Parts: sequence; structure tokens; C-alpha cells
Amino acid sequence: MPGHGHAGIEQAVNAFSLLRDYFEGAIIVDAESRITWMDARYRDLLKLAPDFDPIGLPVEEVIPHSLMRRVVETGKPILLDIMRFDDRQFVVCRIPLKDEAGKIEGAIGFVFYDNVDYLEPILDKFENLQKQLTRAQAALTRERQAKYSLSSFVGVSDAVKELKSQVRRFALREGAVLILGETGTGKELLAHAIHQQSDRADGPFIAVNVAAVPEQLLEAEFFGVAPGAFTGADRKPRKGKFELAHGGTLFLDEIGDMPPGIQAKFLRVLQDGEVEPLGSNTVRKVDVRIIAATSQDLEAKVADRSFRADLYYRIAVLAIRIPPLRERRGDVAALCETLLEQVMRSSGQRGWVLMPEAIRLLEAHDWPGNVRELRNVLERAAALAPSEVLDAAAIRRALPQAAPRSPSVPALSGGGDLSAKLAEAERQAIIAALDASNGEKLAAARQLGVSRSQFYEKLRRHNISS
Ligand SMILES: Nc1ncnc2c1ncn2[C@@H]1O[C@H](COP(=O)(O)OP(=O)(O)OP(=O)(O)O)[C@@H](O)[C@H]1O
Repeated sequence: MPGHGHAGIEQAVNAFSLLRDYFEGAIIVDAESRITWMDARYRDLLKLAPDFDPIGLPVEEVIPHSLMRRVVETGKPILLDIMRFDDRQFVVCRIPLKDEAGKIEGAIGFVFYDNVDYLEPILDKFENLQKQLTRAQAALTRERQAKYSLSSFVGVSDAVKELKSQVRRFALREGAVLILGETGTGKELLAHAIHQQSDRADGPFIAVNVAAVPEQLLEAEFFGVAPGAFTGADRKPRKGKFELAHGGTLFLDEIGDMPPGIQAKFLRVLQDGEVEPLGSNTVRKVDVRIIAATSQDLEAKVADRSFRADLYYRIAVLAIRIPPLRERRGDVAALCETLLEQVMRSSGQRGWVLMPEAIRLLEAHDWPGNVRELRNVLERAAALAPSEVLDAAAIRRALPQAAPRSPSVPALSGGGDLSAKLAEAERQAIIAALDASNGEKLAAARQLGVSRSQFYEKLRRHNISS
């Protein structure tokens, strides 16, 4: 029986003897939302220990998500609601208790069980929606995790194993990460995985390809534009990527292409943890982890002063190098399996069988475009293949045309002095390497075993514009 002697509460309790067949439990709280009375059946429902006395406790200590306090504070009933205890749903009804002057004395809550016929359709509907929601959320989480977890970075070679253990170590630290690797080696994929492994995983992951944004727009892109800062259609106020990435990770692809003017501003943001949107005179605190990636030789850029040394040291606190595919040919087979599956899923086609001799052929290729190129080749092979079986012939058709091994160029077989012949041979080799690497200069340079600067030097000398 209620501990307090308010008339309204006593009347309510008296009414229970009439109503008790229609509900499964009931509770009363006072004007401070402390429990003053609880039906024995409600105790059972909540699985309270026999010696536990809830009377006098704030209602949330006994029923954590209770809305009784809201009813007491607003004076408004919640006539129909659904509450979950363990795996069961109950319909609940909460009514404020007022004295004759209208002053709130507390509230009473009833719990109806789902054997009440007329509530069944509502509960069924609710339960179904709840299930659908849970399934959809689980699918979303799975997809997110599968897409970006470290396990989606496929590789069985020692190089990749070492890389992954390095990533696990770095993910939990706070410093900026610099990912180095040729084009198509999976830098963005790895950046995602680092974010996902870090304790910022619940925060946003925002990516900017520095090379893809025109220089005059980069500043607005990074730092945002204040409302009313400019007039003109293309200068609407908007948040910069720094602000959007607040609490999460900002991924900067092709950081080597950051123009010097932006580098200085960028460095300041990293140092102060504050951004100042364009046209604004206020700063905003941002908490962002930077992951940068580049396929260029950043140290060389620092040496020739096209990249600020202080910025370089700031973002290269933790550096990870993804080796090119040709340095880990042992990963090709495993990658093929994953990539073919992706191709299959995105094209809605059947699966393909990759024959062992086809794998050997793929392992022997040099892959200047790395995993992205491998994926393209498999895609092409699958599209061209007459059956589901991808054999060596199918792969050969899909591989970029190999450079002729011994170019039979008139200049080489005819007369002329040795140096002219050598020069012509060099020219042919460069053109062939560029062809084989789809015009990727870095890859072509590597294929020929010369440094980037040597390669550019040779391009100039031979007047090749790729
Ligand atoms: N180890 C890997 N396992 C599975 N897929 C990979 C792997 N490496 C790369 N890929 C896939 O290859 C493609 C290219 O990867 P990604 O875009 O991450 O490369 P990148 O190094 O950022 O390229 P770029 O420097 O050209 O921007 C993507 O489709 C990616 O999913």
C-alpha cells in the first residue's frame, strides 16, 4: 500500500481491485518520481530480488528507461506506449495523479501484457518493424565493417602481414598517418581500415582528393565559407571538410599536390586545432585525425622545396608504405579471388573459375597500376571470356599489350653511329614502357629501373610528351 497518505493515490490503489484482471502490473510514483507502490506482478516482471525494496527509490533506479518522471513533470499522460522487458514487449499506460486543486501528486503506470487480444495487432506490427529495423541495422554494420575493416585489405604475403600489424599498432595512436604507395595499391582502403580500427570509428571519415580540387577552391573546401561572407551564387556558406570530419578522420589523398599557399594555412590548423572559415573572423575548434596518402616521393618534394618540411614532419609522424604488387606477387591469387567476387557482385553475373595457368600469367605481370589494374584486367577478361572459365588465353587477351621485346626499328638495323642507335633504342624503350603502364610515368620509370627525375630528364631529351 502507498507510503504517502495522498487521497488521489489511495483512491487509485483502491481502484486496482476492480481493474487488476486487465493489466499485468502497476506502479505508482510520487511528485518526486520516487516509487511509492508497486504491484507484486510488476515485481515479478522486473525480476526484482525478493528482498529488494523499491519503495522510496527514484523510479529510474528500478526501471532504467521509465517515462514516469516525464508524466509527473509535464502532467500529461502517455496513454499508449510500448516497453520492452527482456525479450517481451508490453503495452504501457501512464497517467498523472492530481489532487482536487489540480496539483500533481505523482503518476500511475499500468503494464498490459500481450495476451490482451485487442493489443495484439499493434504489438505484432511493432515487433515486425522492430525486427526489420534490427536486421537492416545489422546488415548495414556488417557491410560497413566488411567494406572497411582491415580484413578487406587482402594479402597473404609477409609484406602485407607486417603492414597489417603496423596498421593495428598505429590505429590506436593519435598521431597523423602518412600512407605511401604507388597508384592503385589500396591507400584509400587502408585509410578506411585505420579509421575503422581506431577509437574514432564512430566518428566521420571524410576524404578529399587534393589533386582533384582546383587550387582556388581548396581553401573553401578545407576550411569552409562563413555565412554572408561573399555575394555570388557559388559562394554559399558551407562547412569545410575539417569541420565535417570533427571527431573523426580526414583523409587527404595526393597530399603531394597541395599547393604551397594552402600548405601554410593547413599547417596552422594542425598546430592550433582551429579553423577559420573564409570570410569569417571567428575560429572553431576541430578535433580531427589526419591520414594523408601520396604516390609521389614527398621527401624529394621537401628537398626541392615544393613541399614544406614542417608540414611534412607534422603529417609523417607515423608512416606506412604499401609495397607495389610486383613486390608481393604471392598476393595475386588471393586478390584475384576477392576481386572476381566483387566484379561478379557488381555486374550481377555468375562466378568465374580462374585456371592455375591464368594465375601464373597474372603473377608474372608487372602491374604498374597495381591492384586497381589487376581488377580492371579481371573485369575485362570476364567480359570477354566466352565461358565462365578464365584460362591463360582469356587473361592474355585482357592484359595490356606487352611491349615488343626487341624492337626492330629501321634506325637500329641500318647504318648510323652507335650513339644514335643507342638513343633510338632508349626512345623506343621509353615509349614501350609508357604504353605498358597506361601512360603512368612513375610506373614506366620503375619498369625501366630509372629514377623519376632521370625519367623526366629523358622524356625531355627525347621530346616525348607521353
Ligand atoms: N589489398 C587489397 N585488397 C583488396 N582490394 C584492394 C587491395 N588494394 C587495393 N584494392 C582495391 O583496388 C582499388 C584501388 O584501391 P585504392 O583506391 O584504395 O588505391 P589508392 O592507392 O588509394 O589509389 P590512388 O593512389 O590511385 O588513389 C580499390 O577498388 C580497392 O578496393
